[in-house]
Amino acid sequence: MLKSECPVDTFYTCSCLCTDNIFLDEYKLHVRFVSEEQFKWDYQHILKTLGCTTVDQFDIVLKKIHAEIERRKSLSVKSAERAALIKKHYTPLHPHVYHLQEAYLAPEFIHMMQYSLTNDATEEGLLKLIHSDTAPRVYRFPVFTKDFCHKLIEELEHIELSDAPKGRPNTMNNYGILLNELGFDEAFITPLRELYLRPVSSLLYPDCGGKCLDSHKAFVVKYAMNEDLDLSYHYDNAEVTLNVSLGKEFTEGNLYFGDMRQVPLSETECAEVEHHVAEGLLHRGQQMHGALPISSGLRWNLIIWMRSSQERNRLCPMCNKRPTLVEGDGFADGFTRTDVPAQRALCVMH
Ligand SMILES: O=C(O)CCC(=O)C(=O)O
Ligand SMILES: [Fe+2]
Repeated sequence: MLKSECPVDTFYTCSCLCTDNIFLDEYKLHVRFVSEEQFKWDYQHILKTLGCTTVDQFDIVLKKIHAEIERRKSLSVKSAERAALIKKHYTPLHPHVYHLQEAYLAPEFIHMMQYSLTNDATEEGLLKLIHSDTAPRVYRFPVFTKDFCHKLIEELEHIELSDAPKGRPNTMNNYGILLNELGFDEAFITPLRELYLRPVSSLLYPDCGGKCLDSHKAFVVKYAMNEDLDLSYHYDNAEVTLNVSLGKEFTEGNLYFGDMRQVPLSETECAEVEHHVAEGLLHRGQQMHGALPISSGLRWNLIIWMRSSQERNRLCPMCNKRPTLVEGDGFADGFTRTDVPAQRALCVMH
């Protein structure tokens, strides 16, 4: 039996959720919207250079932004409604995939975790167990067994075909599904983060909150020929991200990584990184990255955005300011109040 301490804090979002990082898909541009006046001043010119040249096109952009802001304002209410409907009406195909067991994990990954928990563990020692010939500080290693990935995809396809409502993870991805609403958090993602990913991240990313990853947002993304093919260049609302390729069969669709978000694009060199089924790529959330288009098949990935409240309470990565806290549900966006001490509870895995 494995045990670990997990805080049972109340988590918050930052008020910038309703103003910042609004993605305009047609122009592949993230924008900030406070008022129409500010928006015109800040973006009219750049939008023109990207092909938004007529008044009608600009009005369409404004309508989309208003719709996105409304969607964000109602996120937590809608999410709770979906979770309640799923609980009531959805019957899982493989109920066991909702409960993490060590048998689902690749032996190499278990070994990495065990090593990381030893008293004399070092980053160099851990790196001997990992592929690091990828991009700077991007690490690749087996996470699950192939059999588990297969079962998880069967479950995801069963969900897709069912009339269960599906919460989409973000505006960049039209076919992803939020996993907390499906009931994956408590017995799967939280113990995976607490018991396996945190010890490893502590050694690899102590400078980016890796030692105190206390919440997450987990979802799956899906790419298919007549659906989303790729994912634009972006950074995650996370300190450390795990991205596991679940399958099925696909060609191309590699990831590419640039520099940290603060480095200008003109000074960035991107590196393409291969991704194999059942393997994970672990990276700093704020290292810029994207996914190249698949050229055939179907690609499902599990994405875990891990957050460190200690880190983000100082600076919200989405607006680059000290966060203004707004109440949210569950892990919200991983911010906590710094004026109240964290509660601690015991996470147990059998
Ligand atoms: O499709 C992928 O593998 C990348 C997904 C990703 O970067 C994200 O959802 O944040
Ligand atoms: Fe990402």
